[in-house]
Amino acid sequence: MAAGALHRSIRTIQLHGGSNDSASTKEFGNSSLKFISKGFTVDVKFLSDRSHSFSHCKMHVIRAISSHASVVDPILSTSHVTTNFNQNTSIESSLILIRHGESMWNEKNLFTGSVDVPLTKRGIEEAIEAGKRISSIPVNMIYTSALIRAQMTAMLAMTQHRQKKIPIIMHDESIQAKEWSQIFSEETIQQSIPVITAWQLNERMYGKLQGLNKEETVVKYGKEKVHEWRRSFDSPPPNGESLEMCSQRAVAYFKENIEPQLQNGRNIMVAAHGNSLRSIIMYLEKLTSQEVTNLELSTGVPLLYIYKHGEFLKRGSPVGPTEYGVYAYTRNLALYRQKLDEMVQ
Ligand SMILES: O=C(O)[C@@H](CO)OP(=O)(O)O
Repeated sequence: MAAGALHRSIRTIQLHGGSNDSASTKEFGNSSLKFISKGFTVDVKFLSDRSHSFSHCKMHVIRAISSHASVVDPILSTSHVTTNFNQNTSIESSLILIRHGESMWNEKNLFTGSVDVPLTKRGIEEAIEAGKRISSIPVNMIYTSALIRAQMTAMLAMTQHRQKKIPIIMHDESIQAKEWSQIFSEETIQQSIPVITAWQLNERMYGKLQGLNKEETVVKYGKEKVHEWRRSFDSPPPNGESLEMCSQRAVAYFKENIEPQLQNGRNIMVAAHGNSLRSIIMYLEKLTSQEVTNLELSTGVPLLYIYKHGEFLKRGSPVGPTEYGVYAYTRNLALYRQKLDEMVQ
């Protein structure tokens, strides 16, 4: 569609922030579209005029913004696109937490911690089942730990998602890695979901217990001592991390990197580990150090929270027999699922 036609079908665009700090407004429509990337926050409003497809408008606006913004990370800039169909001014975002599926050392009942082991066949099946449970919940960005069992779980789960978007691990370990992994098609970018890997989300480091059999460790040190190492908040295993030490990196990372995305309306999935997620859930649900001792997470079972007005609301039990029974859908989530249903028809 010609750019001129685009302008007729869109009412307002606010470009502010970013390196140039320039603000420019053009005539745009009234369905809302929000871009945030590299310091640019762009509020784009489209006419309800359906003669121009929404995605075409979006693509032209992305191109217009990309040319305007000196450095725009293509996937992140589009993954920030949140369409607020129902014009609801209060932002509501969904947060999915999922512990990795069964790993090969879970199967052998070995302490794993920071050792990087893959999923078992059963763990793969768990990840796929988890994907079915969350298949109608929006995901704009994915965060995983740096360990393969969490990354496999996220990727396998997303094979079941009805968005049909493709998760792509963002490589920024060097300038070359970032340059060599660039994508040069707007359409392909639109069909991608950025996956950010962070060591801060890794499982707690289990020190001298890593590789030991859990039952043998109980025989050697006693049931009480091992339970204290495994589930207490402030007792570290020998040369390892306590849950408190783990939370100092995992929760800090969550607050600094993930919560701002939720505040901007982006829907997030976090695939991580039993203890790194226990520390994050302790923060989300304001658990005491006593309460978190009783918190256990099953492998490969997704949890759903809704982020709204700065609060995290737990939505339903993940052990429900069906997808509908698993999560108490909010109005926005039900609308989102309805749009997916309509797209299929
Ligand atoms: O061994 C580990 O890394 C963890 C999670 O599998 O074990 P635990 O559940 O005992 O904390």
